Amino acid sequence: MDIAVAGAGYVGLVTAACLAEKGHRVACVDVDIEKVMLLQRGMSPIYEPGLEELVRKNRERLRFTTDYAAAYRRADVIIIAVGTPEERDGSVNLRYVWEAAKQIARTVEKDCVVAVKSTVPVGTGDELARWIAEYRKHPVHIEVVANPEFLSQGTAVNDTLYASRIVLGVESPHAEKVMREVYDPFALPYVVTDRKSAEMIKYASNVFLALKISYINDIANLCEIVDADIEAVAEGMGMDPRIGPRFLRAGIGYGGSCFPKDTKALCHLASRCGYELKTVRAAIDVNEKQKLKLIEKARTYIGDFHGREAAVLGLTFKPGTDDIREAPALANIAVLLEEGANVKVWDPVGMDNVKRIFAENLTYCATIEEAIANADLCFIFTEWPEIRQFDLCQYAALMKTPLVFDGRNCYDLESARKAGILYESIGRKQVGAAESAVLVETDER
Ligand SMILES: NC(=O)C1=CN([C@@H]2O[C@H](COP(=O)(O)OP(=O)(O)OC[C@H]3O[C@@H](n4cnc5c(N)ncnc54)[C@H](O)[C@@H]3O)[C@@H](O)[C@H]2O)C=CC1
Ligand SMILES: O=C(O)[C@H]1O[C@H](OP(=O)(O)OP(=O)(O)OC[C@H]2O[C@@H](n3ccc(=O)[nH]c3=O)[C@H](O)[C@@H]2O)[C@H](O)[C@@H](O)[C@@H]1O
Repeated sequence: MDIAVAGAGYVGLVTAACLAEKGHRVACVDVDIEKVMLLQRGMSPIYEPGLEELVRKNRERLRFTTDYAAAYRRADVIIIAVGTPEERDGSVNLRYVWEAAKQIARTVEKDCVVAVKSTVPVGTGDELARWIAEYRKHPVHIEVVANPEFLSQGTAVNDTLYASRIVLGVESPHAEKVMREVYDPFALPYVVTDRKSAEMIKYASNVFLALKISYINDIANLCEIVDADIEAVAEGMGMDPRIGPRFLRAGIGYGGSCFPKDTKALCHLASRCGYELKTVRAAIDVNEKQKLKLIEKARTYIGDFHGREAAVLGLTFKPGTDDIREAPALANIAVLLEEGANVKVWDPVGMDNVKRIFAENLTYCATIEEAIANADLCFIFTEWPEIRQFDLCQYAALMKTPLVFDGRNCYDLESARKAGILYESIGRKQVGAAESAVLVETDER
């Protein structure tokens, strides 16, 4: 089939490459000329394992362009995968979706299906369908399908090739037939429903995962108070098949481009309809507080951060991606800088993106050792394998005071104890806590 994909971001680019891999001819369109030029040279503008190789491998069936008219004119299916960022009030900014819809309506010259892969509020597909039918330039039949995406960054290629399900929100058997032609080569299970239900499946899934994380973080905080261990608790809970082990990792909260915005968007949608989603509001509140949990812990050890040498390991919102959107590290770094700390950071792929926000206010280090050398304290915000595998004795050897605040529970407590560091993590016992009181008293700034 001839497929056009609007948007060459995390979703659009991965989708385009995977569709080409499965034998379709794909034109991937973006308004960002720099992205398109990089892709035309076989280079990926984002860090996503396996993506660049897949793009190069399929270059005969996969092209990149800014010429949307040429890409859409004769396409069988056009997939919209543009961004849907959040507004200040939590609602969804659909500007890019509407722009893509206008471009489609102006250019399509034969019957086609428009599949909306961007995450959009329930009802958007219906509105788009009405609008495109009214404003299309040529007298062609354009059907709109809701086709939400469930990939995770860092594993996006695999998640797409081996997705748990393909959700199709269709309003006609014809639209379903066309979409099945797109996805049949993937041999994955389908959920076929109406457009609004498909749009709701996306939000309900993301928000459920966010709830699960906030719940385990809430329990982790209680574990600290009652002297229980969240790792054991999560293991014991996860073995119940009704609960499952995934998304029970306690930490400093969820970040990324989707959970924060999608939780707020669903609450906004509900309140517009006069309904309050209390569970989701609570999950958002827990997450907001959780983000700065380590900062609060650190204060109890060292008072304030003025003049302190702080090391920050891990900047991206999760490992396996260079994406720093809503990364908990950013909120923490902002506090440290505001209170006058000198901050040295390390991340294997996220530093260029962080430079665009904090510029010269941070010291960017090539190695973990360089970041922690002579530091008064160290924060861990992303569980990169390099951090997990880092020799714990090095903290004691290189830092001025080996005070480590781990927001991702990277190390086991026994190893931390043996390495002689003061180690605070999430929902677990402190290691070396007794000595810590001394730190504030022997303050030598
Ligand atoms: N990032 C993720 O892991 C997932 C994202 N989603 C949803 O997918 C959508 C896209 O997200 P991302 O790929 O992360 O966004 P992104 O920001 O990485 O990419 C969006 C791309 O669309 C381009 N664009 C904007 N207007 C355009 C137009 N008129 N024509 C062509 N291209 C245009 C932008 O230049 C940008 O390259 C969002 O609705 C998001 O909520 C869904 C599942 C996973
Ligand atoms: O709509 C989206 O954009 C996507 O959002 C998430 O994917 P993603 O944001 O890439 O990453 P996740 O692995 O879900 O992690 C999100 C955040 O939750 C945190 N997390 C995750 C799992 C966990 O147990 N604990 C935890 O704190 C991660 O550190 C990260 O900050 C969903 O997992 C995808 O299914 C969905 O398609």
